[in-house]
Amino acid sequence: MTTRPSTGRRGARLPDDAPNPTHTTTHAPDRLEHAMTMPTSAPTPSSDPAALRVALLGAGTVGASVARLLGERAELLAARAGRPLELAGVAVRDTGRVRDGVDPALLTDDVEGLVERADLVVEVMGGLEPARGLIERALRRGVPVVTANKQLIAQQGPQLQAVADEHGAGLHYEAAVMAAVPVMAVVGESLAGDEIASISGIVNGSTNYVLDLVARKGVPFEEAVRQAGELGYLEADPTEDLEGLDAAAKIVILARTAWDLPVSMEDVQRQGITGLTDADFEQAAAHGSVIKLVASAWRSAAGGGDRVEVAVRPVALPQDDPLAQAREGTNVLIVEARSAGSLRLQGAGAGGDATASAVLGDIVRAARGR
Ligand SMILES: NC(=O)C1=CN([C@@H]2O[C@H](COP(=O)(O)OP(=O)(O)OC[C@H]3O[C@@H](n4cnc5c(N)ncnc54)[C@H](O)[C@@H]3O)[C@@H](O)[C@H]2O)C=CC1
Ligand SMILES: N[C@@H](CC=O)C(=O)O
Repeated sequence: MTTRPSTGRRGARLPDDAPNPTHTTTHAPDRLEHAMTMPTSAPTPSSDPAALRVALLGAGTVGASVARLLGERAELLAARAGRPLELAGVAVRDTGRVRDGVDPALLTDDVEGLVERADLVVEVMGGLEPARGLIERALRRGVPVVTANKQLIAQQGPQLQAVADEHGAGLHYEAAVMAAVPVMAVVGESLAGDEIASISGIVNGSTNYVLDLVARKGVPFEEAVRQAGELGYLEADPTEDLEGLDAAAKIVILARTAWDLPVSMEDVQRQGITGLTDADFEQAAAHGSVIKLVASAWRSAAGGGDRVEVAVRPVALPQDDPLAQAREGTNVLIVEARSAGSLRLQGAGAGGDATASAVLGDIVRAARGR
């Protein structure tokens, strides 16, 4: 049986800052270089004094959707937030590129200056730095932050939360876990009075897309990865998806929220999908099973202590399992709680507009809290 090619052959293992051909195909408008010279620092637009000035850090798959929807839904958002929301600026690396739905006059590469003049910061640039430093800077000013950055929250969330608490600023990250599916609100707020026993599910859209297309349509693995990139599902570094690091970050955040116990990325027993072979897919099909990348967290008294076990691994599931039926970029989470019983949350786990939905919800939540 053929072993799947290494991650490198898929072009998936890239250094942090390397341009990623798979990923960049998601941003066709980004690639339209314009001859005109853009200002490197955007002028402050004429301001409604009552408006909440929103700084948007990043205008990629998620940022471009957020910018567009902030404009399209301005009236609705103002009514729900209690005051108008004004996009004060959009920080990007290259101000000379035009992005669909983003007013070019708002583009700036002076990201620190933008954070300084904002009433609310939305971080959708990804990566650990400078995102962490910028978020901390805003929080220290008492400015609320909305972020979709699951790696940052998984690795630095408790430290950032401490800064947020110290300065009375909200730190919101519903979009970081399962995009449009409001799992953080359910686990952190709606089930706050219950005892959660376990959490498990499909929390990564791109790997589910790949596994689904390979199994159900016979699409070659590499081609399915390429398509996931085109749909805006992949991280800037796709190894985060394919090696299970993205799912690991999400299950760490969920576990911490559910049990308020220290859980870190190092605690995750992790296996991605790059080691799967054609034989694995054939064998699963022969047994009427479907391979899914499953993330799980459960409370354990092993060793006499009270701890949380976390794992991400490919699992062959029977066809009628609720997780086995998740198609394409769909995510599914099953939460078992003592009084609530078994809850199933399902929906779009990746993509620009789906993630922007959660970001906008957090913006309204943050604005109401100001
Ligand atoms: N794409 C998706 O479906 C989802 C993404 N997320 C998260 O949202 C964040 C953004 O993801 P995407 O929009 O897909 O990424 P992307 O790579 O498409 O966009 C990133 C944007 O940030 C800008 N940027 C990056 N570093 C910068 C810097 N140092 N200074 C100024 N601008 C900078 C880039 O120019 C680009 O506009 C990531 O943390 C990702 O994990 C969360 C849920 C779903
Ligand atoms: N790369 C992520 C995007 C959303 O979090 C995924 O595939 O789920």
